[in-house]
Amino acid sequence: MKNSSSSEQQPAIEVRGLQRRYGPAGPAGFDAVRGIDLTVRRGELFALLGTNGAGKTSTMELIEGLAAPTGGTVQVLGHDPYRARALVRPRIGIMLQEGGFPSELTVAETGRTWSGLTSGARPVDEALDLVGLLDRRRVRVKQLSGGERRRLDLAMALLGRPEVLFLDEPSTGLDPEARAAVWRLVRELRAQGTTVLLTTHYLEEAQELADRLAIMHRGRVVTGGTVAQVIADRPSRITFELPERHGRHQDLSLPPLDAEVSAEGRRITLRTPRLQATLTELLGWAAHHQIELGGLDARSASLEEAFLAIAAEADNDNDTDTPALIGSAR
Ligand SMILES: Nc1ncnc2c1ncn2[C@@H]1O[C@H](COP(=O)(O)OP(=O)(O)OP(=O)(O)O)[C@@H](O)[C@H]1O
Repeated sequence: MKNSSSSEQQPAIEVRGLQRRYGPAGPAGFDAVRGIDLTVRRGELFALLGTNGAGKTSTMELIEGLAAPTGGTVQVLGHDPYRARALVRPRIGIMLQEGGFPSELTVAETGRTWSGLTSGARPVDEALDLVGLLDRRRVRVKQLSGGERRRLDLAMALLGRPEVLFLDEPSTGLDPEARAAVWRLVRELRAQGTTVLLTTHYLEEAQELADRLAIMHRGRVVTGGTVAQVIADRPSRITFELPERHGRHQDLSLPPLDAEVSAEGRRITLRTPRLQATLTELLGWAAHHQIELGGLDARSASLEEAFLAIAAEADNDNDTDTPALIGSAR
């Protein structure tokens, strides 16, 4: 009898001490991935984020089995994706950043060609329908818009009904409507049990979709966890503009607030761990002095703010060689 429980408990992706070096040893080479650990559970949507050149694509390629690591190990569905490619490849789907399909082929011909290279478990028309390209099946690839090509890349990654789907910046070049459609589809696939590893530059995309995420910077994972965990210790932000100092607004010093206050001209920014309490005090003060706070905006920390702060902190720590500067994605 097949022991399904042990394979279900096994993570979909397990990465330990992963390293990737381009070029020779020594100063002429470059360490793009510097010993990272990641665990992606079955059925989870995991987002790999990072600053430009952080090493996301280099990491994805190692996990996809497209290259051999310089050091460390990768397991996908319990196998080494590079050495045991024949076992792993039929069970995964890869949406590359540039699919590079022949431009003279039609959409349907591309699907048929690609289908022959995968397990072909999903009919071509079904895959095209999932990404909204069915009515473009007779159009040549070269005539597709950039966004339609991206969706074709995604359709091709879905042909084998993959257990693990790799999406490298899936919504780059898509208009907001197409992006929303891709998000819906990714959520549906996840709901059906597909494990998804996603890289993206859109932090909103990660915030919308990811169960967990890791942020990479200069070849290392600098923090990770659920979106809530990553933004947990980040302050909320209140911004507003004070009125000109004249008439009854002569004395405009703010009351003592549990916040870090910064001012740029009349524009004030408060960073506070207690959004509601600080906002209440601020509004009470404004009402008491009959002050109109221009362009008032109050918001909880977002992934974007956390990301920017984490990248800046990691840069400040640049000279040290600590493998995990803030936390771990495990
Ligand atoms: N073939 C290569 N030879 C040498 N260096 C490379 C090679 N490919 C990538 N790099 C370098 O490795 C680093 C990581 O690149 P990678 O493409 O993995 O980062 P990324 O996080 O995907 O970046 P981006 O978000 O900008 O696409 C970069 O500094 C890049 O210049």
